[in-house]
Amino acid sequence: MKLLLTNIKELLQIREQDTKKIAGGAMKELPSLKNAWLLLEDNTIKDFGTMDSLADISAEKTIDCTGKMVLPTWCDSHTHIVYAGNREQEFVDRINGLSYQEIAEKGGGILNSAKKLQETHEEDLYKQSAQRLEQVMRMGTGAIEIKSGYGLTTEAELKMLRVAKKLGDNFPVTVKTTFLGAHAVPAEFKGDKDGYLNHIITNMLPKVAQENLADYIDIFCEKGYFSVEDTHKLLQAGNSYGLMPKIHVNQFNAIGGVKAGVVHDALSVDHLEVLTNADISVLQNSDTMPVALPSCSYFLSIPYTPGRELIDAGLPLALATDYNPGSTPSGNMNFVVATACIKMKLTPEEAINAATLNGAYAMGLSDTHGSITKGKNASVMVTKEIPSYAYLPYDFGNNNIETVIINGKTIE
Ligand SMILES: N=CN[C@@H](CCC(=O)O)C(=O)O
Ligand SMILES: [Zn+2]
Repeated sequence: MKLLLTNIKELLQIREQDTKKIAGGAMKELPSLKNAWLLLEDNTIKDFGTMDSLADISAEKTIDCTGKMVLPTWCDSHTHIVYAGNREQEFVDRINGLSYQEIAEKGGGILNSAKKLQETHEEDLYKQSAQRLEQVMRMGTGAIEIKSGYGLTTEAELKMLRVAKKLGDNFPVTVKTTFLGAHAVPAEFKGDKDGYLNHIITNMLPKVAQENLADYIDIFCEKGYFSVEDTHKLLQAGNSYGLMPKIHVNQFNAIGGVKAGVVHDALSVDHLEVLTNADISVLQNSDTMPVALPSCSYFLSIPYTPGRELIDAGLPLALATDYNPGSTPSGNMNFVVATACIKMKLTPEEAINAATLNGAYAMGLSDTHGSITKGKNASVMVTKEIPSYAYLPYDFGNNNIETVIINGKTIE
């Protein structure tokens, strides 16, 4: 099936196939074509050009994009969208003065979600998670990473990963899965973190690998959760199963997680709200993508990742939602892009690069996603009539995405 988009006011993020990520000063550029056309054939970007070069193409469907922009769908490289129930009571507790850490210390937080998830049947978990996936697809997310980490028992971790895989099988969106058994120490192992880590390595990890349920491995490297030493141990074990790391580091404290990730060739290091100069130097000598999660900073009122500093240091940056019930109950990449501009001082070009091609890189998808490139997946979105692409982050909180096409399928 051929789908032709014509009279596109501006076709954004046009890249060559060999551009896998964008760093430093190059992030200020967003290559585009004005007054353009784009041809999608089945689930592939077939061709594009300016309207004066449009030959006679017979397409089954044509969309007139007069006044509208077209860009690749968002690549959300960090989410926890498979979860059960919600945690709005903790939200109220925080308004009333408790901190995120205090809530966790009282057995709330991740353990609260783990209890709910363990008690939820797989089909119900699938249904709750599918609703969230449909919601983010409508807002323009065409590729997404989904973590486990609210199971914390072998059975419940496998259940989460099976649900995440099934979402990828049943929806047009491309899904990558990450095993995050080391998200918190469960109640059954209270006071025995080492015992739990060993349990992850000897019991959970082999099963996750055997059932081929995960693409990546993750750990929450943070004071009160898992140490740098734990991180080395787990990532080494993950490596023996071929699982590349994508890890939670520097959310509240800089304890050396960035270096641990880089040493193990992490694909990405995520959060980075608290960052040292040493962390920046380590990243400068690596292929690891730093990932910022501004909606988490917004929701928890914690510092924003110093994205401006990272880019000015010549580094790449990706943006993701962190969609989860505790720290970020939102999967809206449009809000992420706007918040990165407003609070982290990224330019619209930088934010769009970070939320598309660099996001694709941060989940191993830059060969197929994140840019308008012949041969890549037909995952693009059409905006409403807007004056310029800077209007997208400027008009924050409003939906300017009119049509979303994921893998060649229009999302209703
Ligand atoms: N910080 C660790 N994990 C999640 C939040 C977990 C939760 O509060 O449920 C995050 O990335 O923010
Ligand atoms: Zn997270």
